[in-house]
Amino acid sequence: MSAPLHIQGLGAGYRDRAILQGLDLAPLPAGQVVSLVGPNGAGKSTLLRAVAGLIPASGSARLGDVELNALSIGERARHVAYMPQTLPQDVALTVLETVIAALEASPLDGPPRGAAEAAMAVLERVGAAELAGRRLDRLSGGQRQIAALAQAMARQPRVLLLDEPTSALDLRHQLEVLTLARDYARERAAVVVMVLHDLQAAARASDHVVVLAQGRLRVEGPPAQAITPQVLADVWRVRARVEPCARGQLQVMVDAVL
Ligand SMILES: Nc1ncnc2c1ncn2[C@@H]1O[C@H](COP(=O)(O)OP(=O)(O)OP(=O)(O)O)[C@@H](O)[C@H]1O
Repeated sequence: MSAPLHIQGLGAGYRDRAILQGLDLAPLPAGQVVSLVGPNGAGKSTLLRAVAGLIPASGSARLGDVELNALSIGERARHVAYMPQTLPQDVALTVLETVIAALEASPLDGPPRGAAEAAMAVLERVGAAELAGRRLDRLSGGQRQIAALAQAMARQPRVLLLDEPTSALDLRHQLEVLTLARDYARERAAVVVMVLHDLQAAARASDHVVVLAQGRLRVEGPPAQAITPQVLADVWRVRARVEPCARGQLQVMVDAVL
């Protein structure tokens, strides 16, 4: 079953501090990868946390006909998985155990039979089978990030939210994770939304780009429409060139800070 994610009039923040107010996005279609970009503090993680139900939100986040804001945490977890920017450092479980725990926490059909095999299959999928027996608190930052991705993907959510999933990864692993995100969206007819700072990676990896600044939508659309010299100047305050290169991808070259 594939359904677009609709974000309409979404508000979210912390205590008495509103960060997002009445955010409206174009429907985010199933099977697509959406990159969420913008300066530090723009509200990108806040948006992911609000869609995941980790912080209170007003307005609407709707998956097809299902209003996510009306669901209990458990029901919401059937549909949405969130990979945070950093995993806690003090978890003394093995990577395999944490992925099994993620599978069992997913209330799809209760704890799946053969959870260990299923968890191992996810680790293989993300290219981290060799980490299975390693303790999470003894991994490098990049290995921990891949383990976090495995935990999120294990739940097979229809909405996969990835907060800077490549920030600790080497070049090859960055490309692999971006490809995985795309394959996951296509194969599962899921909506994958990921926060990225690398605009060239965002252009390469996504179907749709959402630019946020100061809690507001600045522009959204296909990469070539959302990532332009004008947007880079207005939102990031840099002078840049954006040129098409091989296979329809964009090259972003920053010449100066404005
Ligand atoms: N737990 C919190 N309590 C209070 N304010 C917060 C909290 N988390 C974030 N904020 C504030 O909310 C605003 C948006 O933060 P958010 O983390 O959503 O930005 P971001 O776009 O993801 O930034 P970055 O690119 O730096 O990760 C910032 O001003 C930040 O200081």
